[in-house]
Amino acid sequence: MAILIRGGTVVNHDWSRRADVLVEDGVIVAVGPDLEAPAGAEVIEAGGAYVLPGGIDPHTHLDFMFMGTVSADDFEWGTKAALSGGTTMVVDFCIPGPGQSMLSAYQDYRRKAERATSDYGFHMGVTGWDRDTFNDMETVVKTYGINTFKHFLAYKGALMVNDDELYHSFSRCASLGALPLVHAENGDVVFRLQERYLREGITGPEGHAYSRPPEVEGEATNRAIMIADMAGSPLYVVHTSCRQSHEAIARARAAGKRVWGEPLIQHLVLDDGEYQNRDWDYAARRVMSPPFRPKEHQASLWAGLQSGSLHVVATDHCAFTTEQKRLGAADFTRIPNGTGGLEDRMAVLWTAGVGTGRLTREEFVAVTSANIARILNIYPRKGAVAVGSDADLVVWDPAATRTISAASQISRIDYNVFEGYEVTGLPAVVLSRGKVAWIDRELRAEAGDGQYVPRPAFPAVAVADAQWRELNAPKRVERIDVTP
Ligand SMILES: NC(=O)NCCC(=O)O
Ligand SMILES: [Zn+2]
Repeated sequence: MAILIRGGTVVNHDWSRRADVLVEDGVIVAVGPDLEAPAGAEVIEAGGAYVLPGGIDPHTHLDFMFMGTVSADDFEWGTKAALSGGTTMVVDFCIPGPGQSMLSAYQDYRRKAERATSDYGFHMGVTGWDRDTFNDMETVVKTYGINTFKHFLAYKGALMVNDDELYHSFSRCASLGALPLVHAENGDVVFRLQERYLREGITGPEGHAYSRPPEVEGEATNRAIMIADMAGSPLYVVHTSCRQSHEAIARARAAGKRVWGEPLIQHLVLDDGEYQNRDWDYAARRVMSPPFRPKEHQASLWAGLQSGSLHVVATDHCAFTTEQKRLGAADFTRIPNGTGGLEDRMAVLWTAGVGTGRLTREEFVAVTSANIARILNIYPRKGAVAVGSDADLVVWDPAATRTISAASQISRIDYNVFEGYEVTGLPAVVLSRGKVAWIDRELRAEAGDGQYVPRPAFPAVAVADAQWRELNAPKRVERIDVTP
């Protein structure tokens, strides 16, 4: 089946120009001016709109068992929501349950994802350290095609790992050519602050923000960066939400360390005033970790995206219904952590980024697809409008408008944290591996259309580790013998 997208302006992270795009069998076969439509091809008139690589959201939690419940968007509805907003691939977190091996967790997640409508991949969670974990990591990389491992420095007593476990796992990642990811919040300090605010009678959602100040994130980000450096490993910091964390990343990069930072669309446009809302449900629906920050942190995150010290805009889509949020009605530490954003990420970022002049169109492509495709080692199969790339394409209408509302969303939850936000710039047509998934505000994607995307490892960085050891090797000091 061939599709010709005619009369658009192709925008990649590194170039833009007027060009048609011809797709055959799910792959881009030509990009250029005045392309001929082969016999029988479907022609999509772009009408001067932009033609972008499909978005990649590298941070979702679909069908995730967490804090005593399961996130409401499963792989079918989460990826439908994604496609309707121009995101054609998600990378979800395969988190082993208590006592479960990575290998068994992987099988579970492949089953859960069978009804995905868009392409998908996984990061593997490291929730402890032992010989089996060490061995299984190799299978995860070499057999399952997962080149990223996620570590939580938060969620004490559940997913949290300590520095010893972190160092072991980062070292193992380095030797396997995998990239460690870190959720950087100091879980020990968060736990103590939670106790303190509960003792003081603060039980509502505002206590969530009070107990997770930017300092817990800044400290943990800096610690993870230093441990990664000592283990000879690069590092990707998920949901960088504040100036302290961004500065730690920028400092590390200025010192030559390979560290990447991922702000979320929520942190770029929403602030901690949301937790002061008198309506408990309203505030609880916005409980996520890290929490929304005071407004001044947003300027730092935008500056990071503009200057290149932050690299990817994700959502951490982990959607819980209001009823699920009420599990924490008497105690904010029991409110399931997570919000939605998958279907709105691209439009909100375009509006708040390109629409305000903060980002160029090319930078928009960089932070929504190309950068993460390179970080995850799937570029240019994903993240590019180029011959040979998967035909994950978005015809982006920069003039289309919509007011975001839960009433018209695809996500299964009953609210939207961007409710009332007016966006300018929306996907008119979305192709997922050459199939029309979204057109005329109608979803065509079907359960099972999505494919698993394995990702090859990078060359192992054990050499860098060895160099580090050599540079920092303790030197023996010859001393005069003063023993009597
Ligand atoms: N972010 C969040 O609040 N929930 C999902 C789990 C995580 O990423 O921390
Ligand atoms: Zn997450």
